[in-house]
Amino acid sequence: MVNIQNLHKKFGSLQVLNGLNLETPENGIIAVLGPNGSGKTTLIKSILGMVVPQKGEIKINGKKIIKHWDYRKDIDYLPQIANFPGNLSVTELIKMIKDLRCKPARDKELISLFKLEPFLDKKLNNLSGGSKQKVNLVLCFMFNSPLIILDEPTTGLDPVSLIRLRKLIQNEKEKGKTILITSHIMSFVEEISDRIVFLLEGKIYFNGTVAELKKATNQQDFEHAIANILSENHA
Ligand SMILES: Nc1ncnc2c1ncn2[C@@H]1O[C@H](COP(=O)(O)OP(=O)(O)OP(=O)(O)O)[C@@H](O)[C@H]1O
Repeated sequence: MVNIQNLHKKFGSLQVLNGLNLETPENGIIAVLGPNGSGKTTLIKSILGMVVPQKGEIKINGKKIIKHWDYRKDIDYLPQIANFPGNLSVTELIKMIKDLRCKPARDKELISLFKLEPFLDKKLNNLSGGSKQKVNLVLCFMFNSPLIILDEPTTGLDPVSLIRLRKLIQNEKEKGKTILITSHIMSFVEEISDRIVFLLEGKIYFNGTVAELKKATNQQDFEHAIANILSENHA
């Protein structure tokens, strides 16, 4: 699905991605992990064409993305920080995004899943952080695209909403989709991921299953396996 070769990205003198290679499977949930500032969002934004790398190639379904921006209509994206006009109501925002994308949308089903009905007429400025995140999840999941990219989807969610999100992501996987996800909640990542991709020093340091990661680090639990990579590498 996504094939990345020799990706380099610098911001000024800061080398964030330094010859990164990654190939994702056709179907499944891939967690992109790494310490703060390791380049997870930069990688995601490079796939989306929002960050332009200095070197390297990204292909989606075998096609180079550069200068062929229409590939983006087949990606659903949840940004880490979504900045929508705060004076819009939830209903107005959903309608605006539907008008822009011009695709069939299943907003009602998702509003019901995240129990957002009481908030539909409220302005975004007046919503709690968790409710805003649920609105962002509705916007992201309503278009049924084959590739879903979720940058910190768990932010601000209570435990019940986390369970709903997990089921939603798993249902999308069952439909044959590829889901790339970043999250700092390790229990969530462990439960949901088919593969773990760990970024360190601008490259993929580890790419494998949770079980393989535990074995490679000689740790029985996932959080300790991740901590082991970080302490071994002084990250
Ligand atoms: N537009 C930009 N201009 C300058 N520096 C940037 C820009 N975007 C990101 N960076 C820097 O690149 C590095 C990687 O940032 P990035 O957001 O990709 O990390 P991350 O792994 O997603 O971090 P976190 O876990 O904290 O979300 C950071 O040092 C960040 O400050």
